[in-house]
Amino acid sequence: MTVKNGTEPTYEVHARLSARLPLALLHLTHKDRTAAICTLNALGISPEDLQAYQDTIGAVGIPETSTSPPQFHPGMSEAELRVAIPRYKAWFEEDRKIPPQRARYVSRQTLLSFHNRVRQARWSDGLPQGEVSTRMTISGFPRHSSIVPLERLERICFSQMLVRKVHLGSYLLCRSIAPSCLTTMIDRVASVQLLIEDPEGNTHYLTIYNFPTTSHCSVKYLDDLFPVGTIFAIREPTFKAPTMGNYPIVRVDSPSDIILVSPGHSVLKGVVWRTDNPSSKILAVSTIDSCRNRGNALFQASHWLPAALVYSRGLVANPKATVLLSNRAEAYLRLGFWSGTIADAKRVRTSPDAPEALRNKAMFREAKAEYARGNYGTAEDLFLQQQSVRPDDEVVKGWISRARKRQAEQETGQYDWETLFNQSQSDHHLDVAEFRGPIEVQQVSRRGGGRGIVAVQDIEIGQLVLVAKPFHSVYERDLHPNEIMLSVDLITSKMNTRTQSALLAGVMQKLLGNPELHGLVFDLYAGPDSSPPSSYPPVISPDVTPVDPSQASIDIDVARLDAIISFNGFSPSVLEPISCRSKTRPEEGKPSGLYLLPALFNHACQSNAVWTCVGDVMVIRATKRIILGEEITIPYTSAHSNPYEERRAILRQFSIDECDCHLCQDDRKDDESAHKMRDELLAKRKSSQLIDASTAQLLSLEQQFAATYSPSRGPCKPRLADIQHAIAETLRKSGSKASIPDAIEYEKKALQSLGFIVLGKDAMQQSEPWEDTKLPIDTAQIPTASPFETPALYMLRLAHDYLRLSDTSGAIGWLKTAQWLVATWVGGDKMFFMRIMAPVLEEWKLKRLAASVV
Ligand SMILES: C[S@@+](CC[C@H](N)C(=O)[O-])C[C@H]1O[C@@H](n2cnc3c(N)ncnc32)[C@H](O)[C@@H]1O
Repeated sequence: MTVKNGTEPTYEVHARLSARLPLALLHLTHKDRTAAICTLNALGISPEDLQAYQDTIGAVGIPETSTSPPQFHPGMSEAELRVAIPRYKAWFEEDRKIPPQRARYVSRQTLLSFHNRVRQARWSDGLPQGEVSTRMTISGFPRHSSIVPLERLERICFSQMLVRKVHLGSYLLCRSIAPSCLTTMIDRVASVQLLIEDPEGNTHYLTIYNFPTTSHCSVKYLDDLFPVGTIFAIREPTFKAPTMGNYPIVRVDSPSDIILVSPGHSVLKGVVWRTDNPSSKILAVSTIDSCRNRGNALFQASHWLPAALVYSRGLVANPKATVLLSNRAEAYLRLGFWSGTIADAKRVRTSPDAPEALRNKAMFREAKAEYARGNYGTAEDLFLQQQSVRPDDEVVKGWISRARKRQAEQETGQYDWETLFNQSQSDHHLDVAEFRGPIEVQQVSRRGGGRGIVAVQDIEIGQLVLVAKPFHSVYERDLHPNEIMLSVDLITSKMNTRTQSALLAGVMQKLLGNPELHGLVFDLYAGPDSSPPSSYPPVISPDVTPVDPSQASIDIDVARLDAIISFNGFSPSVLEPISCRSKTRPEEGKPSGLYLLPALFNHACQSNAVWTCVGDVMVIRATKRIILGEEITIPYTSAHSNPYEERRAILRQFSIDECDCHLCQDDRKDDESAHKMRDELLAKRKSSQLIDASTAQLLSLEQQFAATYSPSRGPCKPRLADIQHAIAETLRKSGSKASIPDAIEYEKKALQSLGFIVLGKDAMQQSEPWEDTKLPIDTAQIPTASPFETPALYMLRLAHDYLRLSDTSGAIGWLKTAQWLVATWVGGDKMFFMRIMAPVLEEWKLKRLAASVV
């Protein structure tokens, strides 16, 4: 056997050779050339033959990457990341310059045995006990997602494909030949790994990212989702060089690029598969009974998407099978595919052929999906129709009552914050309606994206501007405890938390099941490199779109969605009972969420509105009187915890070059050396450790610190507040009553440094006995340099001081001020205040007084 130099090898040749060379190639894969040659000799193939073969195919043994990319690992410091990310970007750019080339040839048997070894050794029963899995992704780099319908693409086979190429205008028809893996040792990625063959019998890896329901799923689940023999059509496939390990992969980033092909699909017309794959034949069975039984078994195992796929397969063959439609509606309900549920359930409910019981079942499913979509009126009507059939059913009554409560919330903006807060402590995902105050999205100048939120009526301080639920949110407790997910975001140059990494896939899943919402997400700002649409929200059709789980009805541009999440994502830290010692939450444990309308608010450090999250519900309130036509802003970051330069760096990640709020204008009055000096003064002590210093040390620090501020700036100096609060605390520690007045003075100074206007003695005396309208601070505006927890603590500390001096009216005044602050910033009544401040009120013995007066 000789393959002549210079002849263009075809995959046919590879296939023929591969039948005789598996062992040799296996040795080669393991870099054991001697063993390979021995095997070849035994087959009568000379080393020269092999060399000629290698030369002509131009791939075996030639590395497909320039160099390995820089690696990232958990717990990398900011400094390490600052070095590694530009290196990765440089590697990425270099790697992109390497021209496309023919794929390294690896035989089917080699790949199969490798794949099976990996799967069996580590993944057959999920993660071994006690083992932590590390998954790694890079986000924020250009990735192709197809927008061309399958019918307009030409079929392509591996023999025509090149590594490092996006095959525009083509689709790859392939089928799986082995059970799948979630991750493999060769490429530690957050993806599904499948071995696939094309009709010519050539085999490669397929790696699927972001496929709905696969994030954190078990391998057993994958077996049900992608059973061996599953046929895929992959639109405009990207064939990628391996960045780790040996084998090139077909990489799919967007789930809308994958079509799961049912028997009878037009793409299978005239296709002859070279190999026999008995599993495909089993999957081709699609009678109503077989699909119902199989689907129900999967449903029982909570494998809802696999169940929906099986019901769908039955529906392709039997489009009028209402039992399959009804069951699929329930599977969709569990998946959060509300549009899919409504479309299917409606068809059953209006089908004259369906038995009455089935029609009623479907109507109940439809009602629940309408409720989940926030259409509470429609849901109530449907629940009422259910009630006419089942008048004594308590479950139906419960749903009617919930639908009515939601409508009341939607219309009035009245919520039971205390109950919601209590519920949120055990489950972040709350059942409430959204509320929209007098606001509108309008064009605003000098803002990236060009849009912002504007008041369409005067809004009073503390007035509710918006109550919004997340489009999707992820909390630590939603994720697998033994999984570390690393995601390096090349847009923000930051390591994303694992909740941020999971958010992208979650948003995609919701879009796939609710396709008509596509514009609401994709019309959000996607950064300076993409042009935004002029208005928001886009007009959304009130009609739902039927959902086919095997083929998305929308195109999901992953790179754009990545950018949208980077520029619009929130970390909706959940409100918890506040304790005396403030805790700083580590980045890693923070939740992540995409909120639609809240994403249209622009930033100001000193803003006229603020946001808080009760559970996953975002509440936005005015912090001053906002007049009609005024833009409403919220802080993206805290000025108290982030000094000017750090704030600038954070804002630059949102491509905000310079914030034009009063606080930033003031900060710009201090020259760079002043900012540096403050950093140096605080370098030795973190804010939380200030309390350990002596009063004398702190007084000297305060003096030096105060001297760094320009005399022309306003009184708001957030970093000074910590020092002044610490002085007050050391004075209190002396235990002597005589030092309390000084402690009070410093605590008030701390409040002033946060931007509050503390009224002078005269005003305070005048206002006795304390009335709501006469609080010891100016209530025209709440400074937003720090979250409300810090000033609320300072205020209650003052109440405690006054109590120690037996000045009850002073104590009541500051108690009421703290309550006013909480009610204005977050909302809620006295009971809500007592609940979230309970640990502080308890420790500082203010509970009884608070109960009697606030
Ligand atoms: C969450 S979006 C806000 C809505 C956005 N303006 C739009 O048109 O969709 C965040 C982006 O708005 C822009 N932005 C927000 N606050 C800004 C500010 N104070 N100055 C300039 N641009 C701002 C930045 O481009 C930022 O990346």
